[in-house]
Amino acid sequence: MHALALEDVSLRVGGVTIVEGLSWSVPTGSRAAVLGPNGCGKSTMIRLVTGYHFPTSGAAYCLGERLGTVPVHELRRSIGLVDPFNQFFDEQRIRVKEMVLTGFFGNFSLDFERPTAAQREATEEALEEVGMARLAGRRFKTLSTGEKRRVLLARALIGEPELLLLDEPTAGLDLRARETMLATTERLKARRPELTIVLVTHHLEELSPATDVVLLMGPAGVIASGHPEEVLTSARVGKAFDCPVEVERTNGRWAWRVEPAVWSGLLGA
Ligand SMILES: Nc1ncnc2c1ncn2[C@@H]1O[C@H](COP(=O)(O)OP(=O)(O)OP(=O)(O)O)[C@@H](O)[C@H]1O
Repeated sequence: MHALALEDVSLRVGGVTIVEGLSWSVPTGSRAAVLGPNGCGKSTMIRLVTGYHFPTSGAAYCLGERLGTVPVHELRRSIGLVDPFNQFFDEQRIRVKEMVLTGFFGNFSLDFERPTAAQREATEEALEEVGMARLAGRRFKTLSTGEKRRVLLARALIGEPELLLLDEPTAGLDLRARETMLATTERLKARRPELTIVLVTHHLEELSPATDVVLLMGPAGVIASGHPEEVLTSARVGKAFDCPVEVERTNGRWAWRVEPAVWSGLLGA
């Protein structure tokens, strides 16, 4: 059983091909990562499996359902999505606890919803879980970037999703805030081993040491997919990012290094 699967998916928008012939699947209960440079189509892939885009050809499956054959808003209740660059969040005047509550409904507002007392209680627990209980009454838009991310993680977790999609959850965070975010995700996975987690990132060092499958994308599409040890070679990662790089692994964590000698080549000198 796969938590998500793409079968030869292509997507064209306004005559432009954004994704071409993409196939990938994530086994249920695994930790997966999508690694690739800016603009390679990572977020588009997330939108394809959450029903915000529909394939021009091929098939996209999420939690065993083929997108396009089931009501997408119902499916989204089983998906926790952390998408910090969704501008809509920052425009909201709502308070932190209300923001988290919207996660029960798979939308961005409570205008048409009637949360139950049990849901409100669960909100407090979710905020506790990510260490944000003290900010429950604050307006969301007044939070720092790191605080916002943890609140968005609480929002994604509130409905006890089967699938957690993290689209660049640590972008713009300092070292401690980033590591706290990664540690929170690890603790969550330890508590709920059945949860499938897909991390989308530009940064190799953010991959969990326990990552089961990785999709490495480059500017022209998929470079490789499979077990991280096989996929994440210096040559392949360098090709994906169009930058010569040394990939290393210590205590399970990945790291990469670019020699200063490479810089002039990047400038086309
Ligand atoms: N609605 C759209 N219309 C036209 N082009 C689009 C649309 N959405 C995305 N694209 C293009 O598709 C490509 C992939 O975009 P996408 O946002 O998926 O990349 P990404 O890998 O998530 O990038 P980043 O890491 O910078 O967020 C980009 O070149 C982008 O300009």
